Amino acid sequence: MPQAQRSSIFKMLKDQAPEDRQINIFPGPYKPDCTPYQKFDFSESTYKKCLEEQETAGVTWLKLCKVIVIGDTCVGKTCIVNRFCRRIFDANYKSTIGVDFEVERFDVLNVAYNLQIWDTAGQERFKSIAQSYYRAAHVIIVVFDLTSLQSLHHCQTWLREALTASHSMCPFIFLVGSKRDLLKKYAYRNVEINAIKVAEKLNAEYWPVSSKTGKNVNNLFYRIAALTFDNFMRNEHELRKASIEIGRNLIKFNKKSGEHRPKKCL
Ligand SMILES: Nc1nc2c(ncn2[C@@H]2O[C@H](COP(=O)(O)OP(=O)(O)OP(=O)(O)O)[C@@H](O)[C@H]2O)c(=O)[nH]1
Ligand SMILES: [Mg+2]
Repeated sequence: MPQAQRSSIFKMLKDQAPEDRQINIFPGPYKPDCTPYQKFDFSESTYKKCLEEQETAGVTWLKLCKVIVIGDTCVGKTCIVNRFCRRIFDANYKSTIGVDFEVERFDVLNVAYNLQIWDTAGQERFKSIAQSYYRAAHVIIVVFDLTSLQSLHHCQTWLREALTASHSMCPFIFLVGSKRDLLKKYAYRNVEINAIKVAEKLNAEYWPVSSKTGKNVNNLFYRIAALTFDNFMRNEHELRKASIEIGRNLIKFNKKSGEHRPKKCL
């Protein structure tokens, strides 16, 4: 097994996530009016489910959320992933060939949770390889370069192709403007107006980031982790409630028909 994969699995199995990967307060969006996800706290059922898991301390399923990072070549996708997962920034461009992935372990409300982050190649010649890894993504991050309006205009096509190739049901969508450090305040403000319009059109949450300075990179991934975790736990809780209800109805039905125990198979 390659070294990168081995260390990823080891990270998932570790007892506790590092301090800067523990989330106990729901992280907000970049701006409240730049998101379709009007969520500012964990759901009641998520809190309940987390307490349940801690009390039973039993074996639970591995909670893994698949995140894909897409966008034009050279917009800074690899740098965003490297800044978050390895805390590094490399000014020398090396194009991604096909795809790479990292796994980041979190503890959300003291429950282990993992983001599997797929960094894909933006170059046209690698597109079909990269698309074969889009399947079942829970989150799609579309990256553009804040200094290139053209890369912003390409985001809609990237997203459309990703939605088709991933076959995902309602993934969370993020529009991320990279290289924030290269723009002065005034120039940035004009770009932001356009970016927010595109984000609205894509039904995406917008974030400006800089991998060079680290601005907003951690906050973006904390937000992704919290939103998806809440979704998973809420669904788990609802499923459990539904299966208990089905069990109760089955017992009632068996009692009515005088069959309290399941019949042995003949
Ligand atoms: N100043 C600045 N430069 C950045 C930033 N992020 C990326 N870059 C530079 O932009 C170039 C491209 O970055 P990558 O992350 O390799 O781009 P990519 O989107 O992964 O490109 P492909 O792998 O070809 O799809 C590199 O030279 C980076 O150093 C940033 O936040 N600030
Ligand atoms: Mg890359």
